[in-house]
Amino acid sequence: MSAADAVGLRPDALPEGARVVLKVGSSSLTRPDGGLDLNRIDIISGLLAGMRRRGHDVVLVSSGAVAAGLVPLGLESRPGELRLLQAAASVGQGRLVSRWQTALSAYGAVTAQVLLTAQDVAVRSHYRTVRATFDTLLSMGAVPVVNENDAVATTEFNLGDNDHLAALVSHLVTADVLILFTDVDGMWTARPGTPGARPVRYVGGTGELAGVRVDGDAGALGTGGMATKVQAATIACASGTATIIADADDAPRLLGGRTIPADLGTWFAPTGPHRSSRRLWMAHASMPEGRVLVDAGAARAVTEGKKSLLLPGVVGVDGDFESGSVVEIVGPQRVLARGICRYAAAEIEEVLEARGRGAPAPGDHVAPVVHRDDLAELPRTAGD
Ligand SMILES: Nc1ncnc2c1ncn2[C@@H]1O[C@H](COP(=O)(O)OP(=O)(O)O)[C@@H](O)[C@H]1O
Ligand SMILES: N[C@@H](CCC(=O)OP(=O)(O)O)C(=O)O
Repeated sequence: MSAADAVGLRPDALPEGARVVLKVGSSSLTRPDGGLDLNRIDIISGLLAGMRRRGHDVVLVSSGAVAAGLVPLGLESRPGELRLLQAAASVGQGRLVSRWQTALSAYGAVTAQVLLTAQDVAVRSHYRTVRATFDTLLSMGAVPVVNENDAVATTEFNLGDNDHLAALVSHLVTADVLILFTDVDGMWTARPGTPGARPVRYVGGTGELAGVRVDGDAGALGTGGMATKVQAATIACASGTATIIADADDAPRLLGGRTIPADLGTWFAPTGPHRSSRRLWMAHASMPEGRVLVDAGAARAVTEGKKSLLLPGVVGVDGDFESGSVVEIVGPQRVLARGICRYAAAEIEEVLEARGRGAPAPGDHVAPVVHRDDLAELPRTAGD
């Protein structure tokens, strides 16, 4: 059975009381003349308020800051230069959140603006603080409206794109469902319009993505195209968050009632259980400070055997990190995991050098390089 044919496996409703993160892309929030689409903001606000009344916690990740800043600054199209993007985002973010606030409050919901930087999700102490902020806001009934803090991002954009941000926010709040709204009816077997392309309605695991051609070309205002959405879905699903990619035009049919029609969007089933936030942080949000290269046997021990990584399986090291740093564990074929390395890079290099000379390893090296408790496996991606 192909992914496209497995419609019967789709749940026909959101789980009772599910915590939902909903992301809306720039392409869905902007009118052809460049202004913000107030009608869309109003419709989605009404739906969010309705979901809250039905017992769902909801978090909104809203793109559109850059798009909303173009017209006021007299820019004709999305600029390439970082400083202009930041200027546009600074002007646009205020307008964007003010529109959400007006619309949400008309439906009785309180808006909470949350702007995140890469550090907020990559540095563990920040991560915990942000998680506590979300928990408090949700417990008090507010609707967090999240975006990257583009004005102070040092590259375009530090967190990559808002699809990735939405997957990270799903981790932060332990969401049950992530909904990515865009300008196309879910993931297709190839870019819509390609001869023979058809929508995929259900994906049960990344293996089912093999025949699908997603590309990273976005529209005039978006970033990342379908590729970043599928990556975000893969990350979210691996940690227990089901993901739906759907057309924002279909939002009322998708979220307005208690059931979800089978002919809308693409449903990605979770591929793993909700994982501890420490592991999620290591896997997707931390910034690795180096790489530990391992042979095929160690790769199998870590992935299939669920074992700690031991020194005999290590064949190389990249970067100059201290013990206690987050590193990537790289096998012969792919990046397998991230974890906290109990050795400094220099210590591992010394051991490898001694091994190369046939000499006994200097010092006492019985401790695992990365203990299983400090290791987070990474999901395979479609290309692996
Ligand atoms: N296999 C595919 N299925 C669906 N859309 C695809 C596929 N490959 C590429 N795309 C393109 O991805 C676009 C959505 O990405 P993007 O413009 O970044 O949206 P957003 O601003 O909502 O994040 C679609 O308009 C579509 O043209
Ligand atoms: N933070 C940026 C959005 C970046 C982004 O990923 O945009 P999109 O592809 O439209 O979700 C903004 O608000 O303009």
